[in-house]
Amino acid sequence: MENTLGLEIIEVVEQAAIASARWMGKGEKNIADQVAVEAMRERMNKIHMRGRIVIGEGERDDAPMLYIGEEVGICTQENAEAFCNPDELVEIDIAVDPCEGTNLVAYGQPGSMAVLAISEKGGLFAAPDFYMKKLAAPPAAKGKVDINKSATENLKILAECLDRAVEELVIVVMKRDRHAGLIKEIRDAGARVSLISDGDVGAAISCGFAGTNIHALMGIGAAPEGVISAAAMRAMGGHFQGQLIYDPEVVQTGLIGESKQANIDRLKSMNITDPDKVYDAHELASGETVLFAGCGITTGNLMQGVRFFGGGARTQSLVISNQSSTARFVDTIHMSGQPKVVQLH
Ligand SMILES: O=C(COP(=O)(O)O)[C@@H](O)[C@H](O)[C@H](O)[C@H](O)COP(=O)(O)O
Ligand SMILES: [Mn+2]
Ligand SMILES: [Mn+2]
Repeated sequence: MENTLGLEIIEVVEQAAIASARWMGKGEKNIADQVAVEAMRERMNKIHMRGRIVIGEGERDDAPMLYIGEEVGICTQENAEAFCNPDELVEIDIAVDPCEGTNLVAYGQPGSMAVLAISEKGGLFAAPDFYMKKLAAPPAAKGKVDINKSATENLKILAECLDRAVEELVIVVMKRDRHAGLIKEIRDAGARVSLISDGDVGAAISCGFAGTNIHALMGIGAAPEGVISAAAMRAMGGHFQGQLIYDPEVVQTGLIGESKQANIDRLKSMNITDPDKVYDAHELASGETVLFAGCGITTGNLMQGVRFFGGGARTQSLVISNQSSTARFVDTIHMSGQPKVVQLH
């Protein structure tokens, strides 16, 4: 799969990031999102592949593009056998978040990215538009920390795995009222908390790399973003666990249905009979082949954001593949006009 998609998937996230970055700092989160969606979809539809969106733009808001179930790629056309080779005709599932951190883009804040994950058909958990309690940690702590344990216990385990004191750990938590208790517990245990307003995909994946000074992500964010994070962590061997959160009283923000019972019923209708199940990265991204691709919109821990210059733009992307066991950083200069200068660094 990876061989046939190759460079093109990088271009998909690059194009989404470039489009969105033009709206950086303009206070228009919906436009920053919309242009990323359009650019991602346009580039995807030029690829010789047979893709289906399993996580996309809004499960319930009738999104016109990159909606769940949309077929993308040239080989989804009728009589595709005539112009696509057998590899290209293999059905693949795609999870997208063309603008992960729309607020971050709108307000010129760090850490927004265009992201997607790909696997063979059925290889990605089609997460409902719910919330998810998440625990991400470095490869050294994989299978040792556990979302069922308290934050205090996990911090001790993490400190041992990383051969350092609890005080030397930095834990990312989304700044939300629902996390008041969690933040207090982490601080009381001695670790340091880095609060983020948005963008928990970047925070989760940052745990996978030493040198980011982020050692874990804890707390509740969105479930679709959890699957994309899990795909990246699965592909690179980091720790990721997620548990759906369906009780509006726990979440305290956003819209996740009218009541806890209504949400349980909705999950049942989606064949999720155990709403409290804890999923690990291999269950959220269970495919034999799992590929993650992201491109920085604004600069974050992992990648630089889009930098425009007269006649072009420069991007940095990250592609993580379990097939080739690589985390590949790709630095690209895009020449759209006749640039006077194409800078080396
Ligand atoms: O920050 C986020 C927003 O994503 P997007 O809408 O694509 O810009 C995500 O990283 C979070 O995972 C998540 O969407 C968030 O926690 C849910 O929002 P909230 O109800 O404010 O907690
Ligand atoms: Mn998002
Ligand atoms: Mn988004």
